[in-house]
Amino acid sequence: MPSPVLQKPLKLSCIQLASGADKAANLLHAREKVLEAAKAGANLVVLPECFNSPYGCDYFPSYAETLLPSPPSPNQSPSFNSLSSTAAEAKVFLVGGSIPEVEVDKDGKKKYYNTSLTFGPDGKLLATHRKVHLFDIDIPGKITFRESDVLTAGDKLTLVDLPGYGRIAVAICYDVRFPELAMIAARRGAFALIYPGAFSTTTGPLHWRLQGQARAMDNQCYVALCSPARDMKATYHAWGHSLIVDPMAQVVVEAEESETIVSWELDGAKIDETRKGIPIYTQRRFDVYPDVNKGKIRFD
Ligand SMILES: O=C(O)CCC(=O)C(=O)O
Repeated sequence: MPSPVLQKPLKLSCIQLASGADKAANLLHAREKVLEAAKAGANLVVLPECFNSPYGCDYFPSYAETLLPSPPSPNQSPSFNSLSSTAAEAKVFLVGGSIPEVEVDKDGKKKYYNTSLTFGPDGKLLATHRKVHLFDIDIPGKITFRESDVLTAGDKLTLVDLPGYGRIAVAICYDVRFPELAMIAARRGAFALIYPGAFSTTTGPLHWRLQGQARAMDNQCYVALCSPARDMKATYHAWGHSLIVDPMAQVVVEAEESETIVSWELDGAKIDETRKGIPIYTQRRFDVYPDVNKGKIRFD
């Protein structure tokens, strides 16, 4: 019997892409790696956060592309057009990591976002997620990062229906630290929570795996975290370690820090079996605490 959340098995591949300062080269390289994953049987391919640029507040404005009105012209957004044609060529669902986006209002004022685009195997845009929780942290002597100095936060959760399979949720990096977002998505039927991300070498070793496992354990679904490869010449050193976690919260595949592709076949039966064995889905006590899945929730 098909699972109520994942209708048939799906091969998920996370590309831990090595990218640099040359956007056009990054787009070409991403295309090659997506085609490689597709050739190896992937149905859903994920790229990392800021896969077409170096990661950092100084880079957002100069790399930003205009995505609205959608679809943008190749001139406004080479990344949109490259991701769309790559998804169609590879015939895969493609979560296009994230890219810096610029939106210009009628008075010419600019707003920047950290934005993820998801395409279908026909190259059509299925969803847009603007990072909801901006990465503002200060760990003295280790790392200070303030995306909000440059970026505006998105204001919607993103659920994406993949025809023939089921529903995924897409969010970006720091968004993984907010269990509410993950829980709402899973309670609304997501079989996998997909996070393009770029944890640093400070919080990566402490929290990256743990966050992935925690979101999978709380929600009894698959979780994928897809990082850029580490580049010690870049200003930001990404942790790498792209991974996929199963509904029992086991890390089933994990990369090291260099460029690679990690893949796993997701199976709805594993979700059903986990939820049957540990039935937290039917044991919640909304008479004792509130239901996060109720009330005003904004979706893409
Ligand atoms: O939460 C963290 O420690 C890292 C988050 C991050 O790197 C990001 O949001 O891009």
